[in-house]
Amino acid sequence: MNIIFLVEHSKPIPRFLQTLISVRHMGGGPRTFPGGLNKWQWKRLHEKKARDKESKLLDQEKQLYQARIRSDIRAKIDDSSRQIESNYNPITPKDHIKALADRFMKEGAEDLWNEDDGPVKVPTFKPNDAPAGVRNERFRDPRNLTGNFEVGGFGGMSNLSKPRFYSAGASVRKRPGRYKFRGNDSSSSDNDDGSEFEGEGNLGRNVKWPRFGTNGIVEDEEGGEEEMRGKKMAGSSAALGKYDRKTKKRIPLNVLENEDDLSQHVEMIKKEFSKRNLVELEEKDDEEESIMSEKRFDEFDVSPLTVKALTTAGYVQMTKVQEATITACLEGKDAVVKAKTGTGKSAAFLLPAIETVLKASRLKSRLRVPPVYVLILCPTRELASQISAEANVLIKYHDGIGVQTLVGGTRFKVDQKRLESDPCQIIVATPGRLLDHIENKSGLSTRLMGLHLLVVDEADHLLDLGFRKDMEKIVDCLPRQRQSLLFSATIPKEVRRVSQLVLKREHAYIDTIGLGLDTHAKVNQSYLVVPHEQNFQMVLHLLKEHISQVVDYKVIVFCTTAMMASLMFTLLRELRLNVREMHSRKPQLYRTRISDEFKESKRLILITSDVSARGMNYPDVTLVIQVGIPSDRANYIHRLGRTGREGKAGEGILLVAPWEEHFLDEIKDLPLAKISLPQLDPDMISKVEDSMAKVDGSIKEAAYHAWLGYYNSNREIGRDKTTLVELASKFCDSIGLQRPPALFRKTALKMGLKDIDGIRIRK
Ligand SMILES: Nc1ncnc2c1ncn2[C@@H]1O[C@H](COP(=O)(O)OP(=O)(O)OP(=O)(O)O)[C@@H](O)[C@H]1O
Repeated sequence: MNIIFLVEHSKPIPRFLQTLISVRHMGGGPRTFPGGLNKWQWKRLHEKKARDKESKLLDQEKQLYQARIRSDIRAKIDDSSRQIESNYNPITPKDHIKALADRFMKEGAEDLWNEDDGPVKVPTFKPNDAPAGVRNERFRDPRNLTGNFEVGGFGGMSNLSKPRFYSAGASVRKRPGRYKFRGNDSSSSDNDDGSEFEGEGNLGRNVKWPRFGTNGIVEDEEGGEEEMRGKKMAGSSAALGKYDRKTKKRIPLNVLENEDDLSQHVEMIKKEFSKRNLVELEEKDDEEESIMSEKRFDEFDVSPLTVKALTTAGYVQMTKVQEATITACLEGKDAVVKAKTGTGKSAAFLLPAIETVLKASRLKSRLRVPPVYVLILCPTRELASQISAEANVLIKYHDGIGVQTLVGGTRFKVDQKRLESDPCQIIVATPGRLLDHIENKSGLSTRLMGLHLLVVDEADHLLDLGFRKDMEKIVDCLPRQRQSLLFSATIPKEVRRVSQLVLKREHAYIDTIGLGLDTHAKVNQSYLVVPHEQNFQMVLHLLKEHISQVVDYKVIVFCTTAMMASLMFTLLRELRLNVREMHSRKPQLYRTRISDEFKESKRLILITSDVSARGMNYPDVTLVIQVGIPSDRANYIHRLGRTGREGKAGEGILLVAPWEEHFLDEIKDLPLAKISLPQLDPDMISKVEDSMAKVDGSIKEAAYHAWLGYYNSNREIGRDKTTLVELASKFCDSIGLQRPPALFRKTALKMGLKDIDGIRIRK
C-alpha cells in the first residue's frame, strides 16, 4: 500500500514523517545509492557485509572455544602439578604413625587391638590422611594381615615425586610372639628395591603390634626385643600414641639418621630445582632480552630490492618488533606498536612504508605529480633527519622512490623548491613545519590527499598536549581512507584513548613488551639523592669516575631545560671536559653538526635537553646521566633508552634533589638501585666553584628563569609557590648568583609568582 504525504514546503517536516519518507524511499524504483551504486549492488554489498560479520563472529567463537580448551588444559596441568608438589613434602614420622594407626582403627580392625592398647576408636578414615606411600589395598585390609602381605616400606618418604611402595613381597609369618623383619635394602632407599619385611606372630586376635627399638630392634609389648634386619622400618607400629605404655619411647637411631638423610636429600633436591629454575629464568631473560628474532626479511612479502638494501646495510635477521608487526602492517591494518627503545622500530615502519609506495605506484603510475603516499611524523628535527637517512638506505635500489624531510629551522622556500623539483612519495616531517606547508597552500595539501599511510613515531609524545592541536589540524587534511601506524616505546593508557584521533576504531595493538620491564635488563639503573648545592660537583665526579673506568666512553647528560643544559655545558667546558652542547636554543645547522659528530665519535660527552631524549640513535652510548627529574616516567624511559641500544649493555644514573624524590614513585617498578652519596674531593669542589665564577652571568640568569619555569609547571613542586621560590633562591646560590634575577611582571603573573616573597619584578 502506498501512503502519500502532502507536505507543506514552508513548514518543517515532522520527525516521524521524515522517518516514514526515508523508509518509503528505500522501497522500490530505480534509485542510486551512496557511492553511485544501484539497488542490486547496494543489496549485494550489504549481503557481503552480513556474511563478513557472520564469519567474523564465527572466528571469534572459534577463538573463544580454543581459549577455553587451553585454559581447561592449563587448569588440569596446574592441578596435577599442585598434587605433585604436595607429594614433595615428606611426611613426618609422627604423622606417618598416626596415619597407620588411623588405618587400623577402621571399622573391622578393632580386633587388632588389645585392651591394653586403649579404647577402640572408630575414626572415619580419610584417604588423604594416609601417608603418601601407603597405597596397598591388601595392606589396608586388616584381614590380609593374617597371611602373607606385601609391604614396600615407607617409600613415599624418600620418593618425593611419585609414591612408590611395597614393591617386594615382604611377608609376615604367622608365629605368635615373634616378629621378624628382613630387609635387604640399602640405607638410602626404602623397600621399593626389594627389602623384605618378615614378621612372625599371631596377627589375629590379641596380637601385640610390634614397636621398633633402636638399631632395628623390634620391641613387643613386654619390652621383648626382636631383631629387625630391615633398615627402613620407621614407624610402622600402630600401637603408639598416648596409649603406648612405654614410658620412654625409643626411636631407632638409624631411622633418625635416615630421616636426616631424607631431609638433606629433600633440601638437595629443592636446591637443585631452584638452581635449575634460576638457570632457566636466566636463559629466558637472555632470550627475552635479545632483540633479534629468528625470522629473515626475505621470509615476508618484502620487495627483493628492499631485502637487497637491507642485506647491504647488514640487516639479515629481523628484530622482534619487526617480526611482530610486519604482517599486520603489510596487510594494511591500523596499529599501535609498543616496543623497547633501540629495538628497530624505525625499520619496522619503513618497510611497510616502502611496500605501500610500491603498491600505490603500480596502481596510479600515470599521475603527473605523484601524491605523497606515506607521511611519517616525528617530534624533533634530528629524529626526522635520522629516519630519512634510514629510509634512504632502504630505498637504495628502488630508483623511483624518493624521501624528503620537512623540519623547522631550515628555509621554507628551499623546502618548497625541493618539493616541486623532486616530488617524492615519502615525507618525514615535524608537525610544525608540515602545518606551515599545509597552511601556506604550497600544493602539498593536494598531494597529501592521495596519502595511503600515516606513521606517527613517538606517538605518545605527538599526541600529548604540546602537539595535540597541530596533530588534529594535520589529520584533518588527510584522507580518511588510509592506514595509520603509531609507534613508541611508551604508550600510556591516556594515549591509547586519544589515539582514536588518528586510528580507525578497529586497530591492532602490538605490544612486544607485555608485562615485562619497559627498560632493558642490560642497562644498570641507579639514582642518587644529591643536595642542591652539590649538583654540579656530583656530575663532574660521576663523569670523571666513568671516564677513568671506560676507555671508549660516550656519555649523554640530560638537563631539565635548554638553558640548564647551556649552563652545565659552559661549566664543564671550563673544567676542560670533552663536551658538546645540543638543545633547542642552538641554530639548526649547529645542532645537525653536533648530532652527526656525536654519532661518529667516541670519548665525548653530550650535554643536552629533551631534544635528544626520543628516537635518537647515537651508537654505543656508555652512560646516560639525568640531572633533575624528567617531566614524566615516559621521558625517563626514553632518555635512558639512548644507551643499551640494539641489545647492548649500558648504564643510567638519575640525580634527584631531596625534594624531587617523589618522582621515584613513578618509576618504582623499574630496577633502580640507590647509590649512597660519594665523598667529594674538596679540591674538586673548589675547582667547580672557581669555574662557575667564570661562567657568564647571562647564562646563569637564563638558567634561573628556566629552572623556575620548569619546576613551577611540575604538579608536585609547583603547587607550593613559597617553597618553590625558596628552592629557586638556593639554586641561585649554588650557581653563584648574588640575588635572584628579576622576572617580567607578565611572566610572574602567568606563573602565579607575582606576590611571592623572594620574587623580584623587573621595573
Ligand atoms: N633487523 C635489524 N638488524 C640489525 N640492526 C637493526 C635491525 N633493525 C634495526 N637495526 C638497528 O637498530 C638500531 C636501533 O633502531 P631504531 O633507531 O629504529 O630503534 P627504535 O626502536 O626506533 O628506538 P627508539 O625507541 O629509541 O626510537 C639502529 O642502529 C638500527 O640500524
